[in-house]
Amino acid sequence: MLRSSLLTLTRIGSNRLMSTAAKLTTVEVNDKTGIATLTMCRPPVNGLNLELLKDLSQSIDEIESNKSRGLILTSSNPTIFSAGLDILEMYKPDKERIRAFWTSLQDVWLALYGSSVPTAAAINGHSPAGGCLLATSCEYRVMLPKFTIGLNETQLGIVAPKWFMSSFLSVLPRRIAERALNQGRMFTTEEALQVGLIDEVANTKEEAIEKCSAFIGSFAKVNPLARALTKQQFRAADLQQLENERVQDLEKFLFFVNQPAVQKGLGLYLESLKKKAKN
Ligand SMILES: CCCC/C=C\CC(=O)SCCNC(=O)CCNC(=O)[C@H](O)C(C)(C)COP(=O)(O)OP(=O)(O)OC[C@H]1O[C@@H](n2cnc3c(N)ncnc32)[C@H](O)[C@@H]1OP(=O)(O)O
Repeated sequence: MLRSSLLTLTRIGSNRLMSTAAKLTTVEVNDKTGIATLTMCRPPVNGLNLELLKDLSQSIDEIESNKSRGLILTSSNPTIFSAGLDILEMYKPDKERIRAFWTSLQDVWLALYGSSVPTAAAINGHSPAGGCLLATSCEYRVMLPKFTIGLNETQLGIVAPKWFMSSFLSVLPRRIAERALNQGRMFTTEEALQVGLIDEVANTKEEAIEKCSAFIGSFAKVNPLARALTKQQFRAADLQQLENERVQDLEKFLFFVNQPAVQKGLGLYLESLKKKAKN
């Protein structure tokens, strides 16, 4: 079953065709395994903007309520899993939109990290910052060779919030997580495997999805309710912390991102990305 509408064309009146809001995610459920593959498809780099975050939230809710056996998160881009938060949402932001943007990011994290179904990420491309947040919110990660993953926030002059750290810490030993975050370190696939940031390497996206399916399949004989409650107990403190501090977290983000020095840094970073893209 494929629920996808990258571009829906609607006929209005007799002959006028208009494109309606495009969906930036697809959900495909494998009829044999019952596992849902959630694919991010926002060109050029799956930058997490408000619309992609809303679609991700909706898709995760859909997968939860359709009683899928598991969720595999991946990307339609052959070289980028997600470039992280869309910096354009944070640079010279619109007052109302940036609130909705950060609130949606919180929603996605709470839904994915707290999901009752088994989750895995097929990381078929680069996965910096917010991309790494999504991947580390899942229970298992399979990555393709020659890409990079990590929380590089300090390299941009910004600070990853506590809940980004919770996801990272649920995967990495504290000492490695702390050093990597302070350095804003991006790990190659091989390095990520060595420190345990990813669980396996696959040579193709198909193979990555198969490995993710095998991980999810490993719970076939485990009572699903017992499994879900056990996972949620492990993650409850992290989830509750953000639930309790959602408003303060939003205000802190807004205060920080609006600092002139942070705006200047984001502007310079965007410029450097654009320069690199031209060369
Ligand atoms: C208090 C705040 C807490 C915030 C917490 C989290 C922060 C984040 O998630 S910030 C985002 C951090 N992300 C990055 O640092 C990644 C930046 N991008 C890259 O390194 C590369 O683009 C990437 C390796 C992902 C892909 O490389 P290429 O395939 O070579 O693509 P290009 O670099 O040519 O990029 C194409 C196009 O996309 C624009 N771009 C890339 N990343 C972003 C982004 N995160 N936000 C907005 N726009 C992005 C890039 O500028 C190019 O644009 P054009 O020049 O207009 O084509």
